[in-house]
Amino acid sequence: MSNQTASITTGQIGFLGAGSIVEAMLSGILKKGLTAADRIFVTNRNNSERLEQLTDAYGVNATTDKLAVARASDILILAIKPKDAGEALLELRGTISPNQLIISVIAGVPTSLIGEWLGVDCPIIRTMPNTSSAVGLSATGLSANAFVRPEQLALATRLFEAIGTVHEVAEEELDIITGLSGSGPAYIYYLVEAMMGAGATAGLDREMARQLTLQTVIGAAHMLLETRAEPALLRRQVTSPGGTTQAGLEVLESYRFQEAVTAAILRATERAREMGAQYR
Ligand SMILES: NC(=O)C1=CN([C@@H]2O[C@H](COP(=O)(O)OP(=O)(O)OC[C@H]3O[C@@H](n4cnc5c(N)ncnc54)[C@H](OP(=O)(O)O)[C@@H]3O)[C@@H](O)[C@H]2O)C=CC1
Ligand SMILES: O=C(O)[C@@H]1CCC=N1
Repeated sequence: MSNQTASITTGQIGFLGAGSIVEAMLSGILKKGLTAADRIFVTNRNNSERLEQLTDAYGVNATTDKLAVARASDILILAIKPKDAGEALLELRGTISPNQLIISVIAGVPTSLIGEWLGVDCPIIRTMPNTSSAVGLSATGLSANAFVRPEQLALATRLFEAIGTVHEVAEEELDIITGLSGSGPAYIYYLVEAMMGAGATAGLDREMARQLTLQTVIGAAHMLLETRAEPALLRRQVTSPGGTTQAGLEVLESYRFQEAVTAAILRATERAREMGAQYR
């Protein structure tokens, strides 16, 4: 079966910012054939080496002329850090027209503030994907402002559906999604680091510990998806009374594992809200 999706636009897609999330999105978008590489323009603050690297790897166009990219893009994807957003978007003031679609992946920053900085009432879709976009497995939340037309929302939804799943939500919920699934891959990687390390410490070959850990994570994710069973039930099915799993889980409980994960996600959510307020 082909992995390719029909092209979603004949227009130009511009990326303001050329960091980790842009590379993950580029990789996913091009693998799925959502548009041709020569219709994509990438720009950043001043790191021309990085632009060259993206041009070489993906065949996209790259330039440090941000205003030219902003002006010419039918869809402009904002992918700069929240702390840089005010300065960067004020620079674009006067270049954006209401016919362009702005898609933001910036954590915490509300669409109202983006519109204020750009100085125009234009369609803005705020989103929160994650870096698994690179392999077509992002979990993306998105929310549209009042100027977004249904066909623009449909286009953005198709774009993110091609690189994962999409949930349309109320804008306030995007901060929670940022703490949960935007940051989420890092929590899983952290767990994987610990599991691999433990396997190796206990005496396994490191590469084998890696393979066993990854297959365990993939298997558990598929079990959750395919059986649709509650995670607590699946956990109980692994846990023989008085056995190894119970012994392991008791240690996790003594370190308040679930409390730690809950506190991490709530703190990340709070941080998204703080960033929206801090950088205005
Ligand atoms: N990484 C992730 O997992 C995710 C990130 N996000 C969001 O995406 C955004 C980018 O994150 P990430 O890719 O990790 O960040 P990076 O630090 O990797 O990249 C930031 C990019 O922004 C560019 N930049 C900074 N200032 C300007 C400016 N004034 N004009 C143009 N470009 C500028 C930088 O250019 P230069 O190198 O030249 O300074 C760099 O290319 C953030 O808002 C983050 O919240 C959302 C979902 C997931
Ligand atoms: O760490 C961050 O702020 C960004 C937002 C979600 C993932 N990375």
